[in-house]
Amino acid sequence: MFVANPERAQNQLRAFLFDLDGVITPTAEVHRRAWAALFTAEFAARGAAPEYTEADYFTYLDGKPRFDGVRDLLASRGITLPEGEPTDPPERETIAGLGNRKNEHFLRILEEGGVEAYPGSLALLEACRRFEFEAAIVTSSRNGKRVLLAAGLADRFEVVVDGIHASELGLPGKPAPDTYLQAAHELGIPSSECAVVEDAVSGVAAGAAGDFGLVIGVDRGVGQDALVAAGADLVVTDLAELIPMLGAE
Ligand SMILES: O=P(O)(O)OC[C@H]1O[C@@H](O)[C@H](O)[C@@H](O)[C@@H]1O
Repeated sequence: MFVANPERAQNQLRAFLFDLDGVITPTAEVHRRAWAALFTAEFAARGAAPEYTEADYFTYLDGKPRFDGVRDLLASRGITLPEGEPTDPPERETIAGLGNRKNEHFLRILEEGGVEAYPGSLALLEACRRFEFEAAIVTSSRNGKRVLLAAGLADRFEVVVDGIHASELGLPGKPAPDTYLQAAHELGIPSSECAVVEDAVSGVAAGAAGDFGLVIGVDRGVGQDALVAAGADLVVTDLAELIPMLGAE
């Protein structure tokens, strides 16, 4: 564990607000592959330069709501498309159409590979139960409930704020703090007693933008420095490293 902010690491906590993809389940990888399939083909068809690379995922897509990611990455290549409607079919050349095309890739890859939660994340969830910490999911993904179900975790969290719930409430997505604040509100716990747990720069920034008790970065490839620069108070590579913070065994 790397502690960037020792004072804040002492804050009293009552709840953990977990991102899902890349924090509880390894599905950030599924999103990453689906985005690569979409944009490698789309940029080639448009002759857009430079071609799509992994760095684009971490800079423009990781952690953000689906259509925000499409818009931000296209803008980086100077491409502007009409927004379209959220229900646009995948073949339509709109922000929503491209996002929904990516979702077809996502669902196919998810179906092929299935989902198993990270063992260290399951161990932390078990410790949360043992030491009576509340646990919520805060994910930009509209597939959040589907992924939880596939991982056998559908009933494991007191509160789930996913991309569908956020859009029903009209909440801006990460890096805005609103979806995390909503989860604290639904748990009935002051945000200052909640820890945000995130693997994406946009998600850590969302945590740092709210008055949360602690912002925990999970380094699944983004890098410790980038997570600390975005506002992480501490960084782990596996959630089991957090168990000693909850109480004595
Ligand atoms: O397209 P979905 O399932 O609504 O997901 C939105 C985003 O959810 C985030 O959790 C992922 O990090 C992003 O890569 C993804 O694009």
